[in-house]
Amino acid sequence: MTTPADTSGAGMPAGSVPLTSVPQDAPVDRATAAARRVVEALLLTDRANANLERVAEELNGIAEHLEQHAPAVRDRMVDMWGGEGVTRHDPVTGLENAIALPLIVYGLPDGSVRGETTVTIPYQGPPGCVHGGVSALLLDHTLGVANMWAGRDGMTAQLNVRYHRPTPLFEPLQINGRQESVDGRKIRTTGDIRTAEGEVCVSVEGLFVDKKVPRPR
Ligand SMILES: CCCCCCCCCC(=O)SCCNC(=O)CCNC(=O)[C@H](O)C(C)(C)COP(=O)(O)OP(=O)(O)OC[C@H]1O[C@@H](n2cnc3c(N)ncnc32)[C@H](O)[C@@H]1OP(=O)(O)O
Repeated sequence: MTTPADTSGAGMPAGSVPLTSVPQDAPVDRATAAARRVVEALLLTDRANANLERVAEELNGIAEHLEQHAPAVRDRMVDMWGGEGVTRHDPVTGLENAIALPLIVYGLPDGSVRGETTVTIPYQGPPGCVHGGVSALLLDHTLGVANMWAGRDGMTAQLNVRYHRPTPLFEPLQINGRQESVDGRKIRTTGDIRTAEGEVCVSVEGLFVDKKVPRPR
Protein backbone atom coordinates (compact mmCIF):
# COMPACT_ATOMS: atom_id res chain seq x y z
CA MET A 1 0.00 0.00 0.00
CA THR A 2 1.30 3.41 -0.77
CA THR A 3 -1.19 5.27 1.40
CA PRO A 4 0.77 6.28 4.47
CA ALA A 5 -0.83 5.46 7.82
CA ASP A 6 -2.34 8.50 9.49
CA THR A 7 -0.61 8.67 12.87
CA SER A 8 -2.03 12.03 13.89
CA GLY A 9 -5.29 10.66 15.25
CA ALA A 10 -6.94 13.43 13.20
CA GLY A 11 -10.63 12.76 12.91
CA MET A 12 -10.69 10.72 16.12
CA PRO A 13 -12.62 12.01 19.14
CA ALA A 14 -10.60 13.91 21.78
CA GLY A 15 -9.00 11.50 24.24
CA SER A 16 -8.53 8.69 21.69
CA VAL A 17 -5.33 6.66 22.04
CA PRO A 18 -3.48 4.51 19.50
CA LEU A 19 -3.72 0.84 20.53
CA THR A 20 -1.57 -0.50 17.69
CA SER A 21 1.89 0.46 16.49
CA VAL A 22 2.61 3.90 15.17
CA PRO A 23 5.39 4.38 12.62
CA GLN A 24 8.91 4.98 13.89
CA ASP A 25 11.74 6.53 11.94
CA ALA A 26 13.46 3.14 11.96
CA PRO A 27 15.19 1.42 9.01
CA VAL A 28 12.85 -1.59 9.33
CA ASP A 29 9.79 0.66 9.03
CA ARG A 30 11.26 2.40 5.99
CA ALA A 31 12.26 -0.93 4.40
CA THR A 32 8.78 -2.36 4.96
CA ALA A 33 7.12 0.75 3.51
CA ALA A 34 9.38 0.40 0.46
CA ALA A 35 8.34 -3.27 0.10
CA ARG A 36 4.66 -2.23 0.12
CA ARG A 37 5.47 0.33 -2.54
CA VAL A 38 7.12 -2.42 -4.64
CA VAL A 39 4.05 -4.70 -4.28
CA GLU A 40 1.77 -1.96 -5.56
CA ALA A 41 4.17 -0.82 -8.29
CA LEU A 42 4.51 -4.42 -9.57
CA LEU A 43 0.75 -4.55 -10.03
CA LEU A 44 0.56 -1.17 -11.71
CA THR A 45 3.62 -1.14 -13.93
CA ASP A 46 3.43 -1.52 -17.71
CA ARG A 47 4.24 -5.20 -18.37
CA ALA A 48 5.64 -4.44 -21.82
CA ASN A 49 8.01 -1.60 -20.98
CA ALA A 50 9.26 -2.01 -17.39
CA ASN A 51 12.49 -4.01 -17.14
CA LEU A 52 11.02 -6.87 -15.12
CA GLU A 53 14.05 -9.16 -15.65
CA ARG A 54 16.21 -6.61 -13.81
CA VAL A 55 13.51 -6.10 -11.17
CA ALA A 56 13.36 -9.87 -10.49
CA GLU A 57 17.16 -10.07 -10.21
CA GLU A 58 17.41 -7.12 -7.82
CA LEU A 59 14.50 -8.27 -5.65
CA ASN A 60 16.00 -11.76 -5.38
CA GLY A 61 19.28 -10.14 -4.35
CA ILE A 62 17.48 -8.24 -1.58
CA ALA A 63 15.70 -11.42 -0.41
CA GLU A 64 19.03 -13.29 -0.30
CA HIS A 65 20.58 -10.55 1.85
CA LEU A 66 17.64 -10.68 4.30
CA GLU A 67 17.67 -14.50 4.43
CA GLN A 68 21.43 -14.54 5.12
CA HIS A 69 20.74 -12.49 8.25
CA ALA A 70 17.67 -14.40 9.45
CA PRO A 71 18.01 -16.33 12.73
CA ALA A 72 16.07 -19.56 13.30
CA VAL A 73 12.32 -18.90 12.94
CA ARG A 74 11.73 -19.95 16.56
CA ASP A 75 14.25 -17.38 17.80
CA ARG A 76 12.68 -14.68 15.64
CA MET A 77 9.25 -15.55 17.05
CA VAL A 78 10.53 -15.18 20.62
CA ASP A 79 11.86 -11.77 19.62
CA MET A 80 8.60 -10.81 17.86
CA TRP A 81 6.48 -11.67 20.88
CA GLY A 82 8.67 -9.75 23.29
CA GLY A 83 8.51 -5.99 23.69
CA GLU A 84 5.71 -4.39 21.71
CA GLY A 85 4.60 -7.85 20.61
CA VAL A 86 2.25 -8.67 17.81
CA THR A 87 1.23 -5.16 16.85
CA ARG A 88 4.42 -4.57 14.85
CA HIS A 89 4.15 -7.87 12.95
CA ASP A 90 0.50 -8.80 12.42
CA PRO A 91 -1.00 -8.75 8.91
CA VAL A 92 -3.35 -5.81 9.59
CA THR A 93 -1.55 -3.22 11.71
CA GLY A 94 2.04 -4.49 11.59
CA LEU A 95 4.45 -1.79 10.51
CA GLU A 96 7.12 -4.47 10.03
CA ASN A 97 4.79 -6.60 7.88
CA ALA A 98 4.71 -5.60 4.23
CA ILE A 99 1.34 -7.27 3.67
CA ALA A 100 -0.31 -5.18 6.42
CA LEU A 101 -2.16 -2.11 5.16
CA PRO A 102 -1.01 -0.85 7.76
CA LEU A 103 -3.97 0.26 9.85
CA ILE A 104 -3.68 2.14 13.14
CA VAL A 105 -6.53 1.36 15.54
CA TYR A 106 -7.46 3.91 18.20
CA GLY A 107 -9.27 3.31 21.48
CA LEU A 108 -12.09 5.82 21.86
CA PRO A 109 -13.29 7.23 25.17
CA ASP A 110 -16.72 5.59 24.66
CA GLY A 111 -15.10 2.12 24.84
CA SER A 112 -15.15 1.39 21.10
CA VAL A 113 -12.21 1.35 18.67
CA ARG A 114 -11.74 2.88 15.24
CA GLY A 115 -9.21 2.94 12.45
CA GLU A 116 -9.19 4.84 9.20
CA THR A 117 -7.55 3.66 6.02
CA THR A 118 -7.66 3.79 2.24
CA VAL A 119 -7.34 0.41 0.57
CA THR A 120 -5.66 0.20 -2.84
CA ILE A 121 -4.90 -2.21 -5.67
CA PRO A 122 -3.15 -5.11 -3.84
CA TYR A 123 -6.38 -5.82 -1.94
CA GLN A 124 -8.79 -5.62 -4.88
CA GLY A 125 -11.62 -8.16 -5.14
CA PRO A 126 -14.38 -7.13 -7.56
CA PRO A 127 -13.27 -4.38 -9.98
CA GLY A 128 -12.49 -1.25 -7.96
CA CYS A 129 -13.64 -2.87 -4.70
CA VAL A 130 -12.03 -4.35 -1.60
CA HIS A 131 -11.75 -8.17 -1.54
CA GLY A 132 -14.33 -9.60 0.87
CA GLY A 133 -11.72 -11.70 2.65
CA VAL A 134 -9.64 -8.59 3.25
CA SER A 135 -12.67 -6.84 4.79
CA ALA A 136 -13.17 -9.86 7.07
CA LEU A 137 -9.48 -9.77 8.01
CA LEU A 138 -9.64 -6.06 8.84
CA LEU A 139 -12.73 -6.58 10.98
CA ASP A 140 -11.60 -9.76 12.76
CA HIS A 141 -8.47 -7.96 13.86
CA THR A 142 -10.26 -4.74 14.78
CA LEU A 143 -12.70 -6.71 16.93
CA GLY A 144 -9.72 -8.34 18.65
CA VAL A 145 -8.31 -4.89 19.41
CA ALA A 146 -11.77 -3.79 20.67
CA ASN A 147 -11.69 -6.70 23.11
CA MET A 148 -8.22 -5.69 24.31
CA TRP A 149 -9.48 -2.11 24.82
CA ALA A 150 -12.47 -3.41 26.76
CA GLY A 151 -10.18 -5.49 28.99
CA ARG A 152 -11.33 -9.02 28.10
CA ASP A 153 -10.08 -10.74 24.96
CA GLY A 154 -9.90 -14.17 23.40
CA MET A 155 -9.72 -16.14 20.18
CA THR A 156 -12.22 -15.80 17.37
CA ALA A 157 -14.69 -18.71 17.55
CA GLN A 158 -17.17 -17.33 15.01
CA LEU A 159 -17.22 -14.35 12.68
CA ASN A 160 -20.53 -13.66 10.96
CA VAL A 161 -19.84 -11.29 8.06
CA ARG A 162 -22.56 -9.41 6.18
CA TYR A 163 -21.59 -7.62 2.97
CA HIS A 164 -24.12 -4.82 2.50
CA ARG A 165 -22.62 -3.08 -0.50
CA PRO A 166 -19.28 -3.20 -2.37
CA THR A 167 -16.48 -1.60 -0.36
CA PRO A 168 -14.67 0.96 -2.54
CA LEU A 169 -10.94 1.06 -3.14
CA PHE A 170 -9.17 4.46 -3.13
CA GLU A 171 -11.63 6.08 -0.66
CA PRO A 172 -11.15 6.70 3.05
CA LEU A 173 -12.83 3.98 5.09
CA GLN A 174 -13.66 3.80 8.78
CA ILE A 175 -13.16 0.44 10.51
CA ASN A 176 -15.12 0.24 13.79
CA GLY A 177 -15.31 -2.29 16.60
CA ARG A 178 -17.04 -2.52 19.96
CA GLN A 179 -17.27 -5.18 22.67
CA GLU A 180 -20.96 -5.74 23.35
CA SER A 181 -21.05 -8.32 26.16
CA VAL A 182 -19.15 -10.90 28.17
CA ASP A 183 -20.83 -14.11 29.35
CA GLY A 184 -18.41 -16.37 31.20
CA ARG A 185 -15.62 -17.06 28.67
CA LYS A 186 -17.78 -15.95 25.72
CA ILE A 187 -17.25 -12.46 24.40
CA ARG A 188 -19.52 -10.87 21.79
CA THR A 189 -18.13 -8.08 19.69
CA THR A 190 -19.47 -6.18 16.68
CA GLY A 191 -17.96 -3.96 14.03
CA ASP A 192 -18.35 -2.46 10.60
CA ILE A 193 -16.61 -0.81 7.68
CA ARG A 194 -18.12 2.51 6.57
CA THR A 195 -17.44 5.00 3.84
CA ALA A 196 -16.62 8.63 4.64
CA GLU A 197 -20.32 9.34 4.10
CA GLY A 198 -21.17 6.83 6.84
CA GLU A 199 -22.58 4.13 4.55
CA VAL A 200 -22.08 0.66 6.04
CA CYS A 201 -20.37 -1.63 3.51
CA VAL A 202 -19.63 -4.60 5.77
CA SER A 203 -20.81 -5.46 9.28
CA VAL A 204 -19.72 -8.31 11.53
CA GLU A 205 -20.79 -10.07 14.71
CA GLY A 206 -17.99 -11.97 16.38
CA LEU A 207 -17.96 -14.58 19.12
CA PHE A 208 -14.65 -14.78 20.93
CA VAL A 209 -13.73 -17.33 23.59
CA ASP A 210 -11.34 -16.31 26.34
CA LYS A 211 -8.39 -18.58 25.66
CA LYS A 212 -4.71 -17.66 25.33
CA VAL A 213 -2.08 -19.33 23.21
CA PRO A 214 1.21 -19.05 25.12
CA ARG A 215 3.81 -16.65 23.72
CA PRO A 216 7.00 -18.34 22.47
CA ARG A 217 9.88 -18.04 24.95
C1 LIG B 1 -3.57 -5.20 20.29
C2 LIG B 1 -3.44 -6.63 19.72
C3 LIG B 1 -4.77 -7.16 19.22
C4 LIG B 1 -4.64 -8.50 18.60
C5 LIG B 1 -5.96 -8.90 17.97
C6 LIG B 1 -5.84 -10.22 17.27
C7 LIG B 1 -7.19 -10.69 16.79
C8 LIG B 1 -6.99 -11.93 15.99
C9 LIG B 1 -8.10 -12.88 16.25
C10 LIG B 1 -7.74 -14.22 15.64
O1 LIG B 1 -7.43 -14.32 14.50
S1 LIG B 1 -7.81 -15.61 16.66
C11 LIG B 1 -7.35 -16.94 15.50
C12 LIG B 1 -8.57 -17.58 14.88
N1 LIG B 1 -9.27 -18.39 15.88
C13 LIG B 1 -8.84 -19.60 16.20
O2 LIG B 1 -7.86 -20.11 15.68
C14 LIG B 1 -9.64 -20.32 17.24
C15 LIG B 1 -9.59 -21.83 17.03
N2 LIG B 1 -10.54 -22.47 17.96
C16 LIG B 1 -10.16 -22.73 19.25
O3 LIG B 1 -9.01 -22.55 19.65
C17 LIG B 1 -11.22 -23.22 20.15
O4 LIG B 1 -12.22 -23.89 19.42
C18 LIG B 1 -11.87 -22.04 20.97
C19 LIG B 1 -10.83 -21.30 21.76
C20 LIG B 1 -12.64 -21.05 20.06
C21 LIG B 1 -12.89 -22.66 21.95
O5 LIG B 1 -12.31 -23.80 22.54
P1 LIG B 1 -12.35 -24.05 24.09
O6 LIG B 1 -12.04 -25.49 24.31
O7 LIG B 1 -11.51 -23.08 24.83
O8 LIG B 1 -13.85 -23.73 24.46
P2 LIG B 1 -14.98 -24.71 25.00
O9 LIG B 1 -15.22 -25.82 24.06
O10 LIG B 1 -14.64 -25.04 26.44
O11 LIG B 1 -16.26 -23.77 24.95
C22 LIG B 1 -16.39 -22.63 25.83
C23 LIG B 1 -17.74 -22.05 25.50
O12 LIG B 1 -17.68 -21.43 24.19
C24 LIG B 1 -18.61 -22.06 23.30
N3 LIG B 1 -17.95 -22.17 22.00
C25 LIG B 1 -16.70 -22.57 21.77
N4 LIG B 1 -16.43 -22.52 20.44
C26 LIG B 1 -17.55 -22.10 19.86
C27 LIG B 1 -17.91 -21.85 18.53
N5 LIG B 1 -17.03 -21.99 17.53
N6 LIG B 1 -19.14 -21.40 18.28
C28 LIG B 1 -20.02 -21.21 19.28
N7 LIG B 1 -19.75 -21.42 20.57
C29 LIG B 1 -18.54 -21.87 20.85
C30 LIG B 1 -18.87 -23.42 23.91
O13 LIG B 1 -20.13 -23.91 23.51
C31 LIG B 1 -18.86 -23.09 25.39
O14 LIG B 1 -20.06 -22.45 25.75
P3 LIG B 1 -20.74 -22.67 27.19
O15 LIG B 1 -19.75 -22.12 28.19
O16 LIG B 1 -22.02 -21.90 27.13
O17 LIG B 1 -20.93 -24.15 27.30
